[in-house]
Amino acid sequence: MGAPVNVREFEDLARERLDPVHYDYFASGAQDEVTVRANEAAFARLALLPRVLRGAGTPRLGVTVLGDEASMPVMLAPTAFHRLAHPDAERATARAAAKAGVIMIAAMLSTVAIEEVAAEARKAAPDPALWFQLYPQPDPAFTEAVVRRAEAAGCRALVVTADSPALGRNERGDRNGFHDLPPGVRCENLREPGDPARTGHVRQVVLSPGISWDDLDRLRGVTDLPIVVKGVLRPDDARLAVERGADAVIVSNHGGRQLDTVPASITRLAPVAEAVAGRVPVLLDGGVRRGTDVIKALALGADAVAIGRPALWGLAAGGEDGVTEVLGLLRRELENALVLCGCAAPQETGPDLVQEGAC
Ligand SMILES: Cc1cc2nc3c(=O)[nH]c(=O)nc-3n(C[C@H](O)[C@H](O)[C@H](O)COP(=O)(O)O)c2cc1C
Ligand SMILES: O=C(O)C(=O)c1ccccc1
Repeated sequence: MGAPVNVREFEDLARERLDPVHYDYFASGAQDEVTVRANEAAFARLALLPRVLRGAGTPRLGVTVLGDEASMPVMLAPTAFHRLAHPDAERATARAAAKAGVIMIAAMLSTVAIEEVAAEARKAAPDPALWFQLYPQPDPAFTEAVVRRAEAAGCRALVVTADSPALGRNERGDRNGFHDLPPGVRCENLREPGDPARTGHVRQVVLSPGISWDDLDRLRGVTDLPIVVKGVLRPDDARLAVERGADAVIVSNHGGRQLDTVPASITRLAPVAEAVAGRVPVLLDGGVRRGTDVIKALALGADAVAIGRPALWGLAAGGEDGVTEVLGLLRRELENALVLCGCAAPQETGPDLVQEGAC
């Protein structure tokens, strides 16, 4: 195959390159994967209604989210275990994101320590925008220690994953017997040199059924960083998040990996954006594969979107260059979609651009 011309072709390349067990880990979702498929399918069901003869010129793509300037409204969602995709792991992802001027949300379950991820990003750009995703742990001292590391590394927001009071039931993982990382691959942010209990083994992370709004309050007491709540699908929860001091929310179903048969994330965006009513930024992830998907999310109220699997396909196919190419494809597609819709910038999109069905 020649060079991929779109994100889906990067998935084909990644499938060829990856150990099938690791490909399944990245691609899979919970149980019947109804929500995984729904995320992409729901974008295809939305039709675009372009405006004509607007003379908008070449679109600008830049946005500012929580004070971070980004070259386009596409960020990298947090995904675990990049070492399974490529030996350069999160180092490569961080360099590509920084070079492209996009915000990267580094996962707590990274296979490269957050300090090193930040150092790599700084090699590629002077002031890279790096956020840190957190699973609050039952041991508050451990949670605080991880937050301090993220702060010291220069992360500029904390993304609290709220949709994971337990791990979703992943049947491909069960079938493949994929329960541990390969020898030598660790969750470097879980390691505490000198503490034999903190070796960085993946089982040391607790997805706690006790996680609650109180954890958000506790975090607020621990850090001055902006706090982003990831995994909101309901207007009532979005309102609670804002009332509890969240600085942004991410409409997300974890790429269909947690509770199966929840709705496609794009179908929950407008209700959540309405409840938030402009008080904080609203972000979305799940099934974004095309520039047209990005513009649909912007039109329905997102300030930016995030991609999970597409960056992993790029990483698996070509390391840093692969991630760079995936981001470049989405940038060119978004610019093309904006100009064809008669929009000069992401901020010019609105719900009038989108029609349900008939597509
Ligand atoms: C392989 C993989 C690992 C993930 N790991 C995490 C994680 O550690 N923390 C988290 O909050 N979300 C995690 N996610 C969810 C992503 O942040 C994001 O919500 C999802 O991938 C978006 O959907 P997309 O893959 O269709 O773009 C993971 C997703 C994938 C595919
Ligand atoms: O795979 C995931 O989506 C994820 O978030 C996770 C959570 C805990 C352990 C491993 C992966």
